[in-house]
Amino acid sequence: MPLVTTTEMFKKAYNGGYAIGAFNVNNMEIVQGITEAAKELEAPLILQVSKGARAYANHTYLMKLVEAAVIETGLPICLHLDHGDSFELCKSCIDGGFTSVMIDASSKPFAENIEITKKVVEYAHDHGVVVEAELGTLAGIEDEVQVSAEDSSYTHPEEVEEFVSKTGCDSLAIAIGTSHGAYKFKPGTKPQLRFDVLDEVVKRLPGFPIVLHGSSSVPQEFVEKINKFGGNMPGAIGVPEDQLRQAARSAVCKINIDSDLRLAMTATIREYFAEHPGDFDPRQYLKPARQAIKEMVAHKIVDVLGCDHKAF
Ligand SMILES: O=C(CO)COP(=O)(O)O
Ligand SMILES: O=C[C@H](O)COP(=O)(O)O
Ligand SMILES: [Zn+2]
Ligand SMILES: [Zn+2]
Repeated sequence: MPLVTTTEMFKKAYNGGYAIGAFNVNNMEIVQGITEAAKELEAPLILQVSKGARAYANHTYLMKLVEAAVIETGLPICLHLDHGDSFELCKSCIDGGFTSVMIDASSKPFAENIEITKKVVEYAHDHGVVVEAELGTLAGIEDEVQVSAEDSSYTHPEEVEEFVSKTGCDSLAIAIGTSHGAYKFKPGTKPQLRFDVLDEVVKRLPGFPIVLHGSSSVPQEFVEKINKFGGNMPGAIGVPEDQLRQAARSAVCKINIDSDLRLAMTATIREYFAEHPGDFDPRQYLKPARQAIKEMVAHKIVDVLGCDHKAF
């Protein structure tokens, strides 16, 4: 099976009340850990590549790693550009074989976001590629005061119909209180996504696939291990898994996870080095790191996203 777009995946996920995991990939072990879990569980998969990943690993290497995963797993896999910040970057990924791109012009004024997204959609659709766009800016710890004071960073539901109809985008990332990275909520506060905003969006866009960025749950077992074996990540907090489960059952069809991969890998490697100070063969510590990614992703697929056995 060649690389696929998200069109069929999202239709099935929307109707089936589950979500597809979109995992960021940067090297071979990450690709292998994710795809081995998905293969065993027959889960559809989105592998996504950021601008930074492309700068780190090179487009061709990532492309060929993902093509290898398609051959090895036989799964429907979508290769997606995460947070494309320009038409040129999106075009380069479309021309280079990606089946989905995100144009993230959410920091631009509404009219400009529409204009650039529309341009990407026209080019992408001409080439059989689908487009994710974004409205609203993801909350960060530093934004919290501003968000609660003015409610300005969450997606404004009254904008979504005009945005989707004018741009022709295929899915929409919205801001309902998630954020990127390992420090999503202030310690001592209760993490709570704005499901009321999501509900308002869904009312206005029935049947339309919604995307959640910043959806790592920051498992405390990894944070504790990192801190125990020489790391320093105090107060790292993610999105509670029960809220991700609730999102996955709704119109949210794509849930983005990157930080949890990084945490699984780093915790495992720190522990390995602490316990095997004399080892220096990268295969020795990358093997358990890859296995930790596999186990974490399997847990997400079965217990959070609900997309196991939905590939075919
Ligand atoms: O949204 C993401 C990638 O686009 C990843 O979010 P996390 O940092 O929560 O893993
Ligand atoms: O949304 C951000 C993703 O986690 C990708 O991060 P990155 O730009 O460091 O590759
Ligand atoms: Zn954004
Ligand atoms: Zn993101």
